Amino acid sequence: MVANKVLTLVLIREASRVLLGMKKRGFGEGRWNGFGGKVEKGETILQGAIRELREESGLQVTHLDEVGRLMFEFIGDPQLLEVHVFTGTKYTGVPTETNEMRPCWYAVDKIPLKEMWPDDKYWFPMFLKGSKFSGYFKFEGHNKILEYDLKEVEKL
Ligand SMILES: CNc1cc(N2CCOCC2)nc(N)n1
Repeated sequence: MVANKVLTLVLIREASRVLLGMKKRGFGEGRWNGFGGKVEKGETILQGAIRELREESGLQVTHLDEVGRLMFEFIGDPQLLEVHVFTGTKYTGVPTETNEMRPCWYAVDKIPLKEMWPDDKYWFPMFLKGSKFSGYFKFEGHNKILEYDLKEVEKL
């Protein structure tokens, strides 16, 4: 039995725009996404989220709210991804390109869903509404969703 791989995803939001980053290499390369990645030994998931945001965007936050939990299965890979989605509105610093990510603000009505992971088009509207959500997506490769379930929840 392979343990889940715990990952974070941070979406910084201002009134009518969301900060996304173009992933320049590695998993999800060529897609816009929030900032995040692995949780290291000895840090909480929240601490990992804050760290990855700083490393990948240059932004510092003191507080994030967990708004979603997404599980991903990839056919042929026994390791499930367990992604904890966070949002924050108060930050310091200026979005800065790093070797991982090229940041860009997107108006909430112009989110580049076609250039994002295919699951985003299902849960991003829930995120924008301020709902909490919990979902499971079964992928074949990185582009095809074989099945999914997704629901808004009162509590994560
Ligand atoms: C498989 N679909 C995914 C995966 C994902 N991430 C996995 C790597 O860590 C950051 C978040 N993020 C989104 N929007 N969709």
